[in-house]
Amino acid sequence: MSSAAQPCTDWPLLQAVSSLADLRHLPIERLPELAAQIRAFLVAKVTAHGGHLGPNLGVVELTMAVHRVFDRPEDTVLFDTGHQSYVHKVLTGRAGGFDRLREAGGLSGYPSRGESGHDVIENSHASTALSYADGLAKAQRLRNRTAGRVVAVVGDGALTGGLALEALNNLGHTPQLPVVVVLNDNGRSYAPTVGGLAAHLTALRTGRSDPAHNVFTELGLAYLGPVDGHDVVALENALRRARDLGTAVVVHTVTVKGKGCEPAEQDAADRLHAVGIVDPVTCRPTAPVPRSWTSVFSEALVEIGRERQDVVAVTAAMAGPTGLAAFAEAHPQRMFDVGIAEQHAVASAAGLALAGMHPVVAVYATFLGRAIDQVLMDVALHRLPVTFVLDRAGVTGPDGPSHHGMWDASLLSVVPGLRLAVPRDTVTLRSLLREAVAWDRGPTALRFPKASADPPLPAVATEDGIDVLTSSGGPDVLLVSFGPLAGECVRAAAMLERRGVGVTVADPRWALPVPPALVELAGRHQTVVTVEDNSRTSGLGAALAQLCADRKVPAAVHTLGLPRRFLPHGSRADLLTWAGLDAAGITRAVVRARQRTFLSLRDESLS
Ligand SMILES: Cc1ncc(C[n+]2csc(CCOP(=O)(O)OP(=O)(O)O)c2C)c(N)n1
Ligand SMILES: CC(=O)[C@@H](O)[C@H](O)COP(=O)(O)O
Ligand SMILES: [Mg+2]
Repeated sequence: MSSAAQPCTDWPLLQAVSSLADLRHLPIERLPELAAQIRAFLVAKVTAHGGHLGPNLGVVELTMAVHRVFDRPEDTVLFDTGHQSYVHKVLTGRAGGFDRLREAGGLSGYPSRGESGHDVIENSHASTALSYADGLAKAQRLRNRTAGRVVAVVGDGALTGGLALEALNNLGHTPQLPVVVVLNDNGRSYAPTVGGLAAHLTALRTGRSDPAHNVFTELGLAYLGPVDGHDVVALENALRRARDLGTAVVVHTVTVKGKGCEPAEQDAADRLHAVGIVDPVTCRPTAPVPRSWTSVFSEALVEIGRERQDVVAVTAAMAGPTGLAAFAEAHPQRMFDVGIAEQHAVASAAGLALAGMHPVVAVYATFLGRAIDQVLMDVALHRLPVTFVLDRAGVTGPDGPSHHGMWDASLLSVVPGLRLAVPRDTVTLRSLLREAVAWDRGPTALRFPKASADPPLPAVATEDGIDVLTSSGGPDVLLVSFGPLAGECVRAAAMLERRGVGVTVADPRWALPVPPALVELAGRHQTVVTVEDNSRTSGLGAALAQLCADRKVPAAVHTLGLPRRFLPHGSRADLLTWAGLDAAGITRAVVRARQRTFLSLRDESLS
């Protein structure tokens, strides 16, 4: 599709193919026509709703071929990460759902078991599919279902994750395990994939290396390829051969990320990996993009890097999305991209810190979960000065359950010696980042959301490091805000003031471990309500309540936060409202909490 062309809104063949049976009955000569219509459809829908564009445009032929050669229920098809499963959704009868792609109650942007029996796994953290495939194939054998094949579609980026390498090591070692690894090699994660394995794939792809002897064959798997991943005939032939082998085999396919959409193919940064709502022809945003927290962090770290030669940055293949690309540009020697390898990123940061550097590891909050053992044992146990910057913390929105960053504070709350900062706005983000990299007695973490940067919220006073954002001066209600929910807390305080309820809003800035001054402040109020976009039962509120109980501080602490369950996709604002974390919800919670405080005080006085 040329950038000058009008977007195509007509896809008759795609509409005629509404099931995998239809796809299989289609003569192979018609597949290029279907592929073109699927691409036009994807461009129209993804640009209108936001989502993963480049990855899906690259796997159109590959997904058609996989579904023509392998058949459910006998065979099982898995998509690693799952961000490239849109074509699979179209071909399994879900094209109609794309009008509500990633909207609350609409089609998920990832495989979803609730949506279709054709979606077997829905974990969109990368590098897991080969392990699932290994287990599924072993179980099939134990149940004497020997005819079925397990097919795992995995990207070259996902293959850099340790988990994928552990699985390959195991797959190659298990005789006659019918697992077909379809390696979708487009040479990129977001940016070009880094590392020795990526270089090896390039050598195989370009014929610089002998395909008969490669890392996969050395590990004991069979290898077919490289195959042009846009040639349906070649693909189907290779997949049939792989199917008939009946052993673990890698089919190395070579694809173009963003294929068929010029702005995506030309996009140097990430081939339009994921877009918001953009123009369907130019793929440029249709409205001004508000300033993000990420961009403020990005600028602040470049400045710090100028002042401090010991500050280094580490990314797990996400320099662009985490804002580290600017640091890489300004201080290339001090920037390390380790691939999609969060565990290695954290342990490598520990090594950097042991040798006198101050590493800043920038990851999405949800992906830090991968490396909690390294945070605990390699960083915290050694009291190493590493700063973790957790982007996309709290409710992320349309990416859904796997991407909400709602456990980071809970997980980090158990790490001895780790301090967690929760900036409420971008001014405090800058100052807390400086404090974090100045701290040399152990690890620090800083979390912020995927959201636009709201205007700064100045403190009216600061008491022992706690910022007071508004205060009635009375002992009635203390609202403890956590990061960017401070604005909603201040609005709730204003609503409550109008009802005659006196409220103080306190922002601890460094939320965990709970500062003693916050416990002391809580003790001066009858009702304390904590407000956090982290799991309600195990974050700041739970820790404060526990401390108050331990120290016999007579405050009644009520915790408001996200329920301990997997939250669906939807807009961040709607999900926060649903969870009662907007001003109206906080106001209601305070009213209820005061009633409970009143009743318990009355019961105490009667007993
Ligand atoms: C554990 C983990 N870390 C980071 C990510 C973010 N992420 C999503 S897709 C992607 C790149 C994937 O590259 P590849 O597997 O080659 O797929 P492609 O997009 O090129 O098709 C990354 C880093 C993730 N999903 N999971
Ligand atoms: C699949 C994945 O993990 C990422 O591509 C993620 O979906 C991107 O999210 P953002 O759009 O918030 O960067
Ligand atoms: Mg790739």
